[in-house]
Amino acid sequence: MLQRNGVGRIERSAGASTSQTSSPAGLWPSGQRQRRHVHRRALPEMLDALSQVAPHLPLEQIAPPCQVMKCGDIVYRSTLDPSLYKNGGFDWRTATLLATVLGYLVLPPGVLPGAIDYYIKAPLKRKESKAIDKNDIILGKRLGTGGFGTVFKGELKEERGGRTPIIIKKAKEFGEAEVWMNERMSRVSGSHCAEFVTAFDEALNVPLPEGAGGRAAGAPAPPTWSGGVLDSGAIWLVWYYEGDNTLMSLMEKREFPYNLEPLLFGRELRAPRGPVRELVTIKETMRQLLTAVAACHANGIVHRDIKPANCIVSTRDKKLKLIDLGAAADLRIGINYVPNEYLLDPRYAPPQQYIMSTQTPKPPPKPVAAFLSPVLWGMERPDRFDMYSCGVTMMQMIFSHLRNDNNLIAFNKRLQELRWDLSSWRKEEEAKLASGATKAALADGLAAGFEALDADDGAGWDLLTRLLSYKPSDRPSASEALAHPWLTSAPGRAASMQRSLTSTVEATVSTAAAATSAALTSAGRTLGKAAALADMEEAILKTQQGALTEAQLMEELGLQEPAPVAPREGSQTIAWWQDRQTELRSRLVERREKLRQQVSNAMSSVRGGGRGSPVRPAGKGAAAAADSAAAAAAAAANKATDGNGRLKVPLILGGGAAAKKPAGAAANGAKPGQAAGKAAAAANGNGNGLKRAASPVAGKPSNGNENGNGDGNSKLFGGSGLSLGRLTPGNGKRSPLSSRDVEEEVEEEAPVSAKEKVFDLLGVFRK
Ligand SMILES: Nc1ncnc2c1ncn2[C@@H]1O[C@H](COP(=O)(O)OP(=O)(O)OP(=O)(O)O)[C@@H](O)[C@H]1O
Repeated sequence: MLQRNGVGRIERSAGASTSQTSSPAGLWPSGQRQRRHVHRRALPEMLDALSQVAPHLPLEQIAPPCQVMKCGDIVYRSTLDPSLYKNGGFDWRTATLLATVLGYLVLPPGVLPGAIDYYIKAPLKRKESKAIDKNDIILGKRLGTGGFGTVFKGELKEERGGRTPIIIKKAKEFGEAEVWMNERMSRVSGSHCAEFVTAFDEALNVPLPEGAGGRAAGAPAPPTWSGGVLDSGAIWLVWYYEGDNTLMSLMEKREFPYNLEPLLFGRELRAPRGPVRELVTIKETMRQLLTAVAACHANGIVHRDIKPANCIVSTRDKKLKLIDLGAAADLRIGINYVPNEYLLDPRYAPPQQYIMSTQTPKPPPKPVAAFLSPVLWGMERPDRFDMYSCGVTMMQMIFSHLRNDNNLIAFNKRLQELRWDLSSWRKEEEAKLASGATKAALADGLAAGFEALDADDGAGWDLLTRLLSYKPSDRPSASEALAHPWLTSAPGRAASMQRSLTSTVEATVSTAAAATSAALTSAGRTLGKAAALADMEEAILKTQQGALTEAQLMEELGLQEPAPVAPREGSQTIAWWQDRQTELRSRLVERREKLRQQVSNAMSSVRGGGRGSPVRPAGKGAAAAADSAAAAAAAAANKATDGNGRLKVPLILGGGAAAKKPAGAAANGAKPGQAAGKAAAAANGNGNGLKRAASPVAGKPSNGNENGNGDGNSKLFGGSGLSLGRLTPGNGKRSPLSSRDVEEEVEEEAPVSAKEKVFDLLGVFRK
């Protein structure tokens, strides 16, 4: 059973032990952390259940009796009633029965599509996905730290030398569930969520082969990479970078919704600026949001954290996509349905704060529960949780003052006092407007919002009140909302509108100040006046900068304690995750082995036909490796002078492009000593991409050479780029960093592509 504990925090009651092992499936509450073997056992159990049900199915309707039982030989059969052995095809009763069963199985959350997805699509897709670990990633700037992890921008090292911008989340909590949801949604056509690359455990470490950024055999092991509390035991989730803008960051700007136009439509709209044009963009945004939400629901996933900050406006696909599926619940098999403890965002969560009744009975065995899940979905309508959040998002797009966190909190509080009766709220606000009690800037925004909602015969208001209904069953589903007249009507019908929906800074700041102080008071904080004011100013400032995370906000307003840290042990034993990790590791080892072969071949060809060992055993750290790189480069220069006069550059060095460059220049006057010096500088393997002075003397490591992977040739091949430690001058060791240090250091990073590095070396030979 669930109980709410404080604002937005849900806990399992003491009676429901977290150690229960019979984790239920389907729509019933399941101990998310006790899903051991759930998938491994699902198939046999389902087969068992089907074999029990099969004898009772009216199969005689489907095939003539003589096709399902022995009726003797052909001569004997000819004496029987023809209807017993003649194949008469399907009769209408059979067709109706089959259609009903089939229809039932595809009802949300979709038992049949779920089984197809799980048993067929998922394994196929996983084989296609990239097998990578942290050695393939260069961490960049930290974007933020949420309650459950830290998000970084970064780059994925491609085998052919390129780098792809990515986003990395190091999830401390609920990482496995987020991986599950992202993988599920990546198998749904239409790209409704940020494109997921893969995920792996922090502990997974299959080093790159020597010569491709890996550590030389015998070289000292690099210090254990550690970002301190930031990443201990984390799961790394990787997505392709979709752009800089979330709906929230765009809404916080004055030009909203005009700033959305180029991102959604590829250009600015040509219509004159004004409410009609604004509404066109807002409706399109709402349409795209609802489409993405509908796609999740059609696949049995309830997002549970829909809000503008979790809508990324993709510059890759020019559309709005959902991110942050860490709180989502997969109701086909109950994944992440009832975490022991969870934080919801109270600004966007519906009044009930949970997706289904806590009275939901204990489930029958898994296959039966899965089979019955459409019934429960129909009764409980868990998807309507997200619909309320869509309603709040719509409110923020329409009413500019609600784009401010503090105003939104104040609005929610008032709505709660009015028993979630949006019409009463409107009456109240309109009365204040009429009496002139509302400040001018705020009054403008409110009046513009009501006008926009009243256009189209009040279609906007109708949709909004439905979405924000108290009872889940009164809220429309995502597909019903998409068919609502407000979203299907032509924009011309709203032509009579006069007021703009864009925000004014004055409105935001003045109302934010009022709302913040109200929230502080109501939260019962006993701060001194000055401290409260400072808090308030900081909150407003952060809000204006778009930097206020929900965890900070909650703490700021004293609405709840810092995010609780649930134990990870249980989640780490999820059989699915373990199986996935094992498979990933073996694919990764395979990939690295291939790469090692490639490097080996490339090096032999660079050395001029495989003299001796293709990869020089370095063993002496950066200097030796640098020497090796220099020798290889010198050999490359020699090689460049022969035959067709083209420099053969291995693919992993970006060979495709580099090879096109005439090698004549590279060939003249190459001095191995010079090359070695330059290569040593290039091979300053600090691994974190920081620019540090390196000793120009080959064979003499500079201060920073032991850092990172300790591989002198890492610069040549791209390096591991994964070091976030701080280099202590002189001893080459790293000391743990604070999160701020991490940010500062990674921001300095100036990644150099493999191609550039090759050209660097060529430059040496030109001299
Ligand atoms: N695929 C992506 N492309 C570009 N930016 C992204 C992507 N995924 C996430 N981001 C950025 O990273 C930020 C944090 O991502 P996300 O919301 O998933 O993390 P979080 O830890 O749950 O943060 P919070 O607790 O603040 O919600 C987003 O607000 C967005 O700016």
